[in-house]
This record gives sequence, C-alpha cells and structure tokens, in this order.
Amino acid sequence: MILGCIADDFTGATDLANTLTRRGMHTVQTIGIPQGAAPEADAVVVALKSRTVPAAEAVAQSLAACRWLKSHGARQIFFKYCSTFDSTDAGNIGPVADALLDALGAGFTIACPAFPENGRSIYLGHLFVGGELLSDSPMKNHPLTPMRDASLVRVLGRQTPHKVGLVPYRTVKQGAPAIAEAYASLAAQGIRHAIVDALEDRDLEHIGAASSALPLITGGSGVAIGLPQNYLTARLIPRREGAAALDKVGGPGIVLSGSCSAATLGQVERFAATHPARAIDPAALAADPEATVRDLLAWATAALKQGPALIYASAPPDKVAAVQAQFGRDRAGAMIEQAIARLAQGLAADGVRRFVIAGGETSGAVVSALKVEALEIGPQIAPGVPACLAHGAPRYALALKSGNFGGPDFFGQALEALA
Ligand SMILES: Nc1ncnc2c1ncn2[C@@H]1O[C@H](COP(=O)(O)OP(=O)(O)O)[C@@H](O)[C@H]1O
Ligand SMILES: O=C(O)[C@@H](O)C(=O)COP(=O)(O)O
Repeated sequence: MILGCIADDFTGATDLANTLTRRGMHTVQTIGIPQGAAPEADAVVVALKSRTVPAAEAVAQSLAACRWLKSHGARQIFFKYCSTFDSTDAGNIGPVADALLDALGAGFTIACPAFPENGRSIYLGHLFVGGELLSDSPMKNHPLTPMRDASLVRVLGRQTPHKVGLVPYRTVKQGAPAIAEAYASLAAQGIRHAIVDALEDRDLEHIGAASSALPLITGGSGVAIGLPQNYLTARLIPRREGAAALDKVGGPGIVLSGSCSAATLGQVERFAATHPARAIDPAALAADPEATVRDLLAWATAALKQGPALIYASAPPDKVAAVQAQFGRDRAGAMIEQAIARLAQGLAADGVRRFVIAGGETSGAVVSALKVEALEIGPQIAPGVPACLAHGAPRYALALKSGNFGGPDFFGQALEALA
C-alpha cells in the first residue's frame, strides 16, 4: 500500500476509491479497520462513520485507522471528508486533522474539498455549490450538519485552535511550484491548515503535484485526482487501467433511501413515479419500531416479486424539521438509520443481493448491518458513485450514493449497473 485513506463516511469513501481507481490506482475500501490481513492494493480507503459522532470519538477512530495504515506501509495519509465540508463548529474536520498531523509528526496540511465535476469549487476560501455559496445552497438545511457559512477559513478556524490560512486562486493557477512555495511560506508563518482554492480539475492536478511531500492531505475526492501521477512518477505503482467490470449479481434489487438532500428528493420522486415505493413514517417508527419494520418488510417482499422497489425516509426540509422538533435531531436520525439497517438485514435474509443506498450516514448503517468487511470498486455509475462488490459471502452488489450526487434517474441506472 502506498496511499492510506481515512474517510469520515461510507459514501465519501466509495467516492474517493472511485477517483483513485479511475486514475489508475488499485484501490480497496475496507469497512472500518480490517481485522485480518491488509488487502493487496495501491491504496486502501478505511471507511469510518465518524462525521457526526462526538469529536473525541472521531479522533480516536481516525488515529486508530492511521496507525493501521502506517503499519501496513502507507507513505502518505489522506483524510477524506465531504465536498460540502459537512461538519459542525465542534468538529470533526479540525480535531481529526490536528490529531493526524500530530500522529504523523507534521505541522502543516491542506484542506481542499473542491469537486468541480459535481459543482463544488473554492474561490478565496469560499465554497460554492453549483452557482451558489455553500450557505445559500440546500446544504443549509442538511438534517445533521447544516452548513450556514461558506468561508472555509472561518468554518475550519472554529474547529481548531491553530491558524488557518489560504492559498488563493491567483497562486493556484500558476501551477505546482508556486503552490508548493505558498505551502512553505504559510507553514513558516505558523499556519497549520491551508484552504486551497480550486475551480477545475487542472487546478486539482497542480495541487496534487504540489502536495507530493505532505505527510497528510485533507479534502474531498477531487484533490486526490493529482496524487496517482506522483506515485507513478516516483515508480511506486505500476501504470494501470481504470476500473474493471465487476461480477454480476442477480436476483431482486432494492433502493433504500435515508438521504434528505435535494438531489435524492428528485431521484425518489422520479423512481416512485414508475416503481413500487413506500415511505417510512417516523411517527409510526417511534411508536412501534418492530411492527413498522415488519410491515415494511412484508410490503417489500411482495413488491420485489414484480421488480425493483424503493423504501425511503427522505423528506423535504419542513417535514424533516417537524420530525426533529418532535424526536430531536440525533434521535430521529439514528432511529431512521436503524430502521433502514434492519430492513436491509431482513431483505438480505430473504435473498436480496443488490442494494442501492442513498445517504452517507444511511449507507454506513446499512453496510455495517450487512457485516460487509471490504468493497471492490467497479466502474463509475455517476460522478462520485462507483458500482461496488462486497468481498466475502454473500457477495452483495452495492451502490452507496452521496445525498447530493447522481442525476434524476440515478436509482434506475444504479440497479441496472449492479445487475
Ligand atoms: N424524514 C426524516 N426526518 C428526519 N431525519 C431524517 C428523515 N429521513 C432521514 N433522516 C436522517 O437524515 C440523515 C441523512 O443523512 P445521510 O444518510 O448522510 O444523507 P446525505 O447523504 O443526504 O447527507 C440520516 O441520519 C437519516 O436517518
Ligand atoms: O465529497 C462528497 O460530497 C461525498 O463523497 C460525501 O462525502 C458524501 O457525503 P453524504 O452527502 O453525506 O453522502
């Protein structure tokens, strides 16, 4: 292993693994720290569910993953978080990045969540989603991590006691040597984290080249596009093709959605117009979780005899706010995640092997419940979302979709890609 990655959620992990695979690194995603032998791969992405847990827990899990990756040969560590910088003032991006820097004996890193292909760009430290500032985008209403400040220098500044600086676009556009010089100059001023502007993939390639000597890189999957070339140039990895086709998995396919992101809401509406679909009622779930899950399972078992089906908790911001007011934000989120995870277990026991899961936290709950240990990364279904095949038995085919990724027909496309 050359590159060791720590991802703060499961969809984010497959997003990063997809980028590295497409750029010619053989990449395996593990669900948590592997218990057995390390996978044979150029890059290993350890998927954690640490984005919204208390900061101290996120730090402990990330440090354990870092120790494991280093002890299995990783020369560089990549901390992957969301391209919309999903976090709260309590963390977890700042605390985890600080702890990883300390563990690696390093004093400087970058923070670059840009992902131009999916509309995330950074200019003068401000994160844009499509044509809007992050704080004006639908991310302002995220159920767990509402993002209401687009200045990443400020947002990260609230999560770390250390100085946060900026590598502005006028430097980035000059290319790798100028960017590397900016890193050195910021580090000499005692700045520990630098937000790096990026508008397009070419910028990310320059940033990747400038970051070859950093022990720790932090960001979205976009900033990883420039890294494989560093390892190729240093002859640390062989030249490889992108993703190979995965073994096909037959049988019924289900979509389970716990994401309330704008893209998912459109995908739910589109799929439900032409397929059997059933909403999860949070009030019924709170009143009697056993009976609610049982009813949903019975419905799904019948529906799947006719073809693919959808079960979703996804709801627009006003409905999510009402549910949170009644049950509390974290309790509502956990209750719905657990229900979807138990549905997945029940469906798997009934022979379902193809799962399309919408939502990062939701994917974490489902993949853990299915006791998946590692994922092979296949061809891309939509930018940031690859087809995946679980190692071991049973061989589940999975698409783990970040809330904001995929076009309106994503669910149908994903079921087909996994079939
Ligand atoms: N109707 C709802 N009301 C309140 N919370 C919900 C509802 N539906 C889903 N959730 C919760 O919202 C969170 C969505 O997060 P996640 O799965 O990461 O999606 P995304 O990828 O869009 O961020 C989960 O914790 C989920 O359980
Ligand atoms: O970087 C991204 O946007 C994604 O890879 C990601 O982290 C997904 O998070 P969710 O939107 O919570 O699925």
